Parts: sequence; structure tokens; C-alpha cells
Amino acid sequence: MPMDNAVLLQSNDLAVGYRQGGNKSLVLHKDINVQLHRGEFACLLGPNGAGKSTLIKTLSGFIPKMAGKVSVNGKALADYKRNELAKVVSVVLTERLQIPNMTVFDLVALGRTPYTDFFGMLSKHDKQLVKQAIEDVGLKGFINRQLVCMSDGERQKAMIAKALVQDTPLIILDEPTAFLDLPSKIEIVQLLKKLARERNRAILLSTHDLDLALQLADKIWLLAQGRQLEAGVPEDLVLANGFRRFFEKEGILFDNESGSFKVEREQMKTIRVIGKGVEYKWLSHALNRTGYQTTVEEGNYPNIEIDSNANKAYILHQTDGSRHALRTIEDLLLQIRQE
Ligand SMILES: Nc1ncnc2c1ncn2[C@@H]1O[C@H](COP(=O)(O)OP(=O)(O)OP(=O)(O)O)[C@@H](O)[C@H]1O
Repeated sequence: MPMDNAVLLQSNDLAVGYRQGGNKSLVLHKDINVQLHRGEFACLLGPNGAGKSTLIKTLSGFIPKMAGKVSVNGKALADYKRNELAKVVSVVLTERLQIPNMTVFDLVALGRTPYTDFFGMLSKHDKQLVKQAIEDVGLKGFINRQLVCMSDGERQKAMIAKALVQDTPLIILDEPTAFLDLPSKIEIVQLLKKLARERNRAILLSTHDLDLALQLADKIWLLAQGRQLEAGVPEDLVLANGFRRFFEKEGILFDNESGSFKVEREQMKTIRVIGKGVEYKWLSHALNRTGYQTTVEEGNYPNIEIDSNANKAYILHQTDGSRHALRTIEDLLLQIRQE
């Protein structure tokens, strides 16, 4: 069966910002025209203060737009009744929830509110969904734990579980991975991506995890102060120098080849490295990090030979003809510095 890739979220000439009393207002971005389709996993990236939270809150109806239009599932956001909207979009914001005595189960169960009766009674099916979502975010043993007795990362996972049980076609999350350790970040982002692909949901999340976004996002939305939002598949954005234009600062360069940031530093000396494989990669990394430029070309500079046969020995040949065999990269760096 072909997947439905209808537009679930759309903005037309949207302006976002804040009203500041009287007739004064602060418009952060205007003329935002973006679309998010069913089955799409999109990451909103941008430097601090770019306006990511402001855009997320505006798109999900938490703060009023300054101009333009936001449509969810073909209907203007403003035309939705509260309960009706809660069946279409679930939102996870960064505000910390600290309700005394509330357990993980209680919090996640709130996600079923749009589907329960007047008294908020959970059916057997609702309870099953709540338990499943708690398991899915890796909080199985925490079901009866009070939120106030949990770490920021655990609480964040509970908030994501609440969004999952809300069972909406559109999920919007503001920095859901902010407090998570790296394995949990990957786990949660993979879970969300799977949800988008297998259950045909549209998911938008803001994040500072550029690496994860480059690896997993179907679309990236780039936002920076004073720049028009740019959206596209990650590879197109890299090739169009998008990350350079949006993120580079003095001394910090985005390397289009590796898709990562590099610290610009003065290179002191050239060293020739002879070898291959993972040792070659990490030796070059160590030399670049400590200010050496590496080359494979012959020339009048020190040579380092990686001897993989001799249990990863590094043989340093200095220009004066001296030779040193070193066991670790640390020893090698010390030796080079002594010369
Ligand atoms: N309630 C508010 N009233 C006025 N200005 C605000 C308000 N909230 C945020 N701002 C300003 O709007 C700008 C964008 O803030 P926002 O929180 O949207 O950025 P962000 O991209 O999410 O940043 P970060 O990555 O640091 O979380 C900032 O300059 C901020 O100071």
C-alpha cells in the first residue's frame, strides 16, 4: 500500500516573535514557508538564540504568531478546538514539570486525556498503551517513580512517552535530547525516526545534535538570527554550504567533507604519516589536534611509520636520521615535542 505523505504541518508567510506591550513587538523571523509531511522526520537546527523554541512554540500554538498562517492537517491552527488539536499534535517543550506526588505512570497517562471520558478514566487499552510507551523510552523500572525523584534525562524520557501515547499524526519536540547521555540520545532519536517511518507520523524536533541530525533526519531546517529559514535534505544543505553559513564562527570551521566542526589553529610543522586503517586515522587526528599538519608526500620532514605488525608500534624517523619506536600515541607526541 503506498504511504500517505500528505502535508501535516505548513506555514505560509509566518512571522514569529513576541509582543512587548503597547504596540511594540519583537519580530524574530518572518516569511517562513515550510512544510512537514507524513512519514517525515525533521530536525530544526540553529545556534543559541536563533529562535528555534519560538518557532516550535508558534507552530504548536503555545504562543501567538505575529503574522501569516499555520495549518495543521489542512486546517488553520487557530480554528482547532483544544481537545480536537490534542488528537492531531502532541508537543514536548523544555519546561520542567515538577508536580509533587506525580508518578511516571500518572504523567504519561495524561497523554490519553483527549481519548478518555469526562472523569478521565483509563481503559485497559489506555493503560496498556501507557505501559508500552514507558517501556519504549527505556523507563520500564520507573513506572511508579515520582517525577521529583528522577534525573532531568529520565523526566525528559517520561515527557516523550506522554507524547507517544497521545497517538497523534504530528509530534513536535523542543530539544528532547538536551539532558540525555549519548546512548539515550541515539535511542530516543531512533525511536522517533522509526515512529515517523513505520507509523507514518510527521515529527519535528529542535536539537543541537548536529551529528545525529545529519545521520538520521529526512529534512533539516536551519535557522539563525537575521537569516531566512532554509530547509532541505541534509546532504543538499551541506553541499550548498548551509552549515557553514549558519554555524561558522571565527576559529570554528565546518568541514563539508566530514560533516563536522573543526577548530582552526595555526599549523606548526608538517609530518609525513605512512600507514593505513584506523591507526592512521587516529594518529592523524592526534597530530592535527596538537598543531601538526600531516601529509603522505615525501619531503624534508619527520616521518612516522605505523607498524601494525609490531602490535601498533609507531616508528618516528627524524630529519637528523634518528629513529624511535613508540608504543602509544601519547609517547609519540611526547617524543616529537622533545625534538
Ligand atoms: N518571552 C520572550 N520575550 C521576548 N524575547 C524572548 C522571549 N523568549 C525568548 N526571547 C528571545 O528570542 C530570541 C530567540 O529565543 P529562542 O529561545 O527561541 O532561541 P533558541 O534558538 O531556542 O535558543 P537556544 O538554542 O539557546 O535554546 C532570543 O534572543 C531570546 O532572548
